[in-house]
Amino acid sequence: MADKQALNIVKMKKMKAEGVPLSMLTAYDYPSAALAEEAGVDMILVGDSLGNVVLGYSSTLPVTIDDMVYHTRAVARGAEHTFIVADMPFMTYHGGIDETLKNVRRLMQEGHAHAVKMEGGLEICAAVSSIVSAGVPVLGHIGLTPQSVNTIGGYRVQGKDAQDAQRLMDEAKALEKAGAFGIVLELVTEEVAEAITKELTIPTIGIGAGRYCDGQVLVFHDVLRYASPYREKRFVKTYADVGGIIRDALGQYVQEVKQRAFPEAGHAFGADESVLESLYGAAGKGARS
Ligand SMILES: Nc1nc(=O)c2c([nH]1)NC[C@@H]1CN(c3ccc(C(=O)N[C@@H](CCC(=O)O)C(=O)O)cc3)CN21
Ligand SMILES: CC(C)C(=O)C(=O)O
Ligand SMILES: [Mg+2]
Repeated sequence: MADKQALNIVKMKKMKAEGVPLSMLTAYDYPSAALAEEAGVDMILVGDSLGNVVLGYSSTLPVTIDDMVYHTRAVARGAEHTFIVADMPFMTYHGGIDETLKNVRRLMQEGHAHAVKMEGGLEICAAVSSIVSAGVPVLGHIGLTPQSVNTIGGYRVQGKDAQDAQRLMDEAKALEKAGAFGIVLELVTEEVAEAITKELTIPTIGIGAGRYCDGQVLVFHDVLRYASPYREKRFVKTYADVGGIIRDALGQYVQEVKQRAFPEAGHAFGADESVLESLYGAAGKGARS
């Protein structure tokens, strides 16, 4: 429900103007969303990074619109009071506008997202305008755009030379003009991210883009060191070793079952003596030994 949300896109722009940072975290299911909301994040991103951290793919390319709808719906059930952005997955916004809008409609109506995110620059601006015109807030995403890994040639820092930095600036301005409510800057040099942040009136949300963006986003599993292959990347900060805690706990469980240390008497439910008499005859429980 829009009126129950702590945040909306009008307030976000005001927060940028006032210098209040925006915190964003990914979530992919009911428990991760509930924990993110309890922690007080401003926005949840249902990222197509779920392909990597939840589904076990080696890139985000295999993620489908059905995957995104399914996970977004679960997140919405877990975080009823948080602004939820859903990633448009690979190749779901590059065909005709009808197909693009159909996919946006599914994320909003079936997934219960409040906004969508799309990777790209000038080439997606027409689609951004159409989606915004339909009443759906759009978050842009430039710099390292993982859905284009095969044309970029790897997961590399962007904006390293003057021409590339100018391209990013032009893309950011074009997305603002097309109606985006904010822009994710991924793996962009700190100074270029700072320059873009100063130039725009809409907030920038950085990931591996340094200290001067208006907000920050990280992947849930990276923050928690939860079975994440990205935990040691330079742009990530790990706040707890949840993966280690889970591994130790599960290992103890396995050992205790093997050693018959679990379950103990206190975990079990006892039967009445009369039941035992009927099972074993008049001798009752004593007949068992
Ligand atoms: N778990 C997870 N976390 C993410 O942040 C994430 C995903 N998955 N999947 C989708 C994209 C892919 N992302 C990536 C992938 C690789 C690098 C990487 O290798 N970065 C190098 C920098 C390379 C350079 O210097 O140009 C690094 O060392 O951080 C960064 C972001 C970020 N996204
Ligand atoms: C890394 C963030 C920005 C993202 O797009 C994702 O989680 O899919
Ligand atoms: Mg993504």
